Amino acid sequence: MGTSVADYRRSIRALLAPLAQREPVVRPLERALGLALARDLAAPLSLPPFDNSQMDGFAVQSGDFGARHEGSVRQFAVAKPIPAGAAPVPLGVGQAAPIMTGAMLPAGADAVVPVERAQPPRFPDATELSDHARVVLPAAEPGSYVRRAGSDVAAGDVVLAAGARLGPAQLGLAAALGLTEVPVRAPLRVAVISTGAELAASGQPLLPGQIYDSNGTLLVAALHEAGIEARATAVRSDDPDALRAVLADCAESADLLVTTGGVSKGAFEATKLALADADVEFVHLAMQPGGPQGIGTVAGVPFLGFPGNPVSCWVSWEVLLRPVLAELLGSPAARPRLRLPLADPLDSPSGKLQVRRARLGDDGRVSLVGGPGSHLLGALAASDALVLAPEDVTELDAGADVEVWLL
Ligand SMILES: Nc1nc2c(c(=O)[nH]1)N[C@H]1C(S)=C(S)[C@@H](COP(=O)(O)OP(=O)(O)OC[C@H]3O[C@@H](n4cnc5c(N)ncnc54)[C@H](O)[C@@H]3O)O[C@H]1N2
Ligand code: MOO
Repeated sequence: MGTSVADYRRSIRALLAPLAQREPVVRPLERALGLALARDLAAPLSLPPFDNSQMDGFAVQSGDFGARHEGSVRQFAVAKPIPAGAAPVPLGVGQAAPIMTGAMLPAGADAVVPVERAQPPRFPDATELSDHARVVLPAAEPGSYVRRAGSDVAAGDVVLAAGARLGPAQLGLAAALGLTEVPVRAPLRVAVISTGAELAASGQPLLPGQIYDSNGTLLVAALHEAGIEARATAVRSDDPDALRAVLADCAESADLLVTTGGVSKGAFEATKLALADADVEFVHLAMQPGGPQGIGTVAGVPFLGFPGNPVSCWVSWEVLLRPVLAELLGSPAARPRLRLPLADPLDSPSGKLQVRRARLGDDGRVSLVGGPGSHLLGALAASDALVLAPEDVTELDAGADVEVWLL
């Protein structure tokens, strides 16, 4: 029935294992999105760095209220306002300082009363301030509406472990800690090479029998989204010499070569012909789509030959390559996997892992989008999940639980 998906992933892992040994590089935060942190990151400072107000209000010393009881209030002399970004002067006894959200709490204050609870419920203007303004405030508990220094992150704590994927939240945290660059595992550089005599020149009208190249755009976008550097090249012929020349050229600057097309049983399989004497094996996987595959090295560079059908090459990335990179390099992240009930019945070929395109419904069920055909790019574009029916499953009823990967 062909090579199992689990065995093939092991082969890809062995092929790509040396890539995990590359030296880390230092990247500015704005160029680190999607990459994996090379070392544990310890916080050089605490967050928040200082006690600050959670509300626009009045900073007070809660002890100034004396014994607190339900509904107790007290009048305060209004001190100099404290905007965010200012270093405040200490608060005197019986004073309340207008304080803005995020502003540093003055020494002597331990609580904030939101301005809308004050009487009057507004900040005094400049004239009132210079005229010894007063305000009546309800009693506050110590610490109320105060964000304590270090209550989010304590200086010295490891906030991100080596291998963590740097998404928006992780990069935002690094910026909050004052970092401008981070050590990351060197991003992969992948050359994506579409092959086939049917590929029309880009931007030109289709001639009879031609199609536009979707695979280059599809795979390069998928790789970019995953934090991988990728470039598309097209060999618009079935000429093995032309493909060999492009592969040799790409091998000089890529960590991984990925072709699409030319790996099945046709009379003009350029990829198979071009690599007949190379260290590349062509196999058939027990997976649909994504059955025919090539794996090996070209000019010493790891090579994967994905099938030409658009959904087949994209599924090869999602189900074969992406999980291996997630495990080996920490980036990209593996897709979240869960089990959900099917909205529709499903047929699956015996002995093959079937990968169907699907959408999550508001009712928590998953609906198949389009059929199993590997040319159905419109259905792929309308999907937000994959349904995986294992090798031993041939039919499932609506309502049956299936493995779902969220895209
Ligand atoms: N006799 C057999 N025929 C086929 C078998 C088989 O086992 N026996 N396997 C089928 C399966 S499954 C797949 S998948 C395809 C894989 O074929 P190739 O990898 O050799 O790809 P091509 O024949 O070059 O193309 C297949 C299909 O995809 C279209 N294509 C190719 N490149 C692009 C591109 N860059 N952008 C958009 N579309 C592309 C191409 O026009 C074909 O329609 O083989 C089956 N056949
Ligand atoms: O296995 Mo092929 O990849 O279905 O269309």
